[in-house]
Amino acid sequence: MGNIQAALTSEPIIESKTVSVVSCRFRGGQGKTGVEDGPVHLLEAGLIDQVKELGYEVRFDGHQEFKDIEEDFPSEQDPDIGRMRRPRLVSKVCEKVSQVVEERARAGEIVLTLGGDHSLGMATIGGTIEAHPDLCVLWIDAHADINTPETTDLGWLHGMPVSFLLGLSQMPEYAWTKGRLHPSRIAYIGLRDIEAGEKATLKKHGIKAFSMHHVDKFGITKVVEMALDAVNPGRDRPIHLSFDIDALDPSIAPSTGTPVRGGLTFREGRYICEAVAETGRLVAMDMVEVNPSLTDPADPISAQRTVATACALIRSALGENLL
Ligand SMILES: NC(=[NH2+])NCCC[C@H](N)C(=O)O
Ligand SMILES: [Mn+2]
Ligand SMILES: [Mn+2]
Repeated sequence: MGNIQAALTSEPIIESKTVSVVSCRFRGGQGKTGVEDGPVHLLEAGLIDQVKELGYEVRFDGHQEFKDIEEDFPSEQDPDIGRMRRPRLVSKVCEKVSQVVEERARAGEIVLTLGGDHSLGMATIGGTIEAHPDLCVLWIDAHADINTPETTDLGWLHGMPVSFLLGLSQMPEYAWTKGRLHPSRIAYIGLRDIEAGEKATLKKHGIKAFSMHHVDKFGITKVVEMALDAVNPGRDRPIHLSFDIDALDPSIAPSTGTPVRGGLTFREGRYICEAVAETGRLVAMDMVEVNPSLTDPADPISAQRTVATACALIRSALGENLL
């Protein structure tokens, strides 16, 4: 009965065997250099071969090109709008990325976006939802990234993508954003650094958010189950997994721009990805905020550790070790 109902109510999910890698060497949504090198390090670590080894075809046609946009909007041509920093650059880059992601998702490929900073989330999810209107999102992060231009303190766009996805932030420079994601279709796991304005927004819209407190209280198994029950009760909707590496504890993923102690363990991170793989509904994944240039002085292999962790999470989401 469950299956029949699923077949009747949900669009067919393409059982894709192609992973499309969208590499975004972009750092304009935050203030630190080096995050644009995240994709390069992930690829140098052998990510493509690792994915092929899991039985997928991999499509990768080089890094996305943002040069012309960066030339059109150098900082002098891109003054702050209110508190927002580099607003036009981020908008133009994300608009382009969303078109690429949409096209690949429509082709039935699993879209794997490598960042770059998490402002890209507005592009990736914005693109995926055009191809899969029934989409639900798991946002794995220490931060809620749901600031609006009004609530943001620092003004960086990597703290705001969710507000654009939900249509809470609207402005002429971001007219391309459609605000299609319903608040009931996104759940967070890993939160531990949420601003007051963000907390109010989460409450107001009844968004399911599981903090590290909940992970401690219920365990990761239960938390993932509750998150999926909230956004995907029949396990029949396509899933976009947006993974900010800073969700993990800095001891496992030190090389990131806004680390917050008390994060997910390596196994908890992998468990989330495995549970998504188990549903068979993954249509897109983001791996963002890997910044190999930021190192913990106490950890001589910070960057390698962080990159290896990110690769392991990606492999888990693609089904590694599922029996
Ligand atoms: N994707 C991230 N790492 N975001 C960090 C956001 C930090 C802070 N809440 C802000 O809005 O600026
Ligand atoms: Mn974060
Ligand atoms: Mn984030």
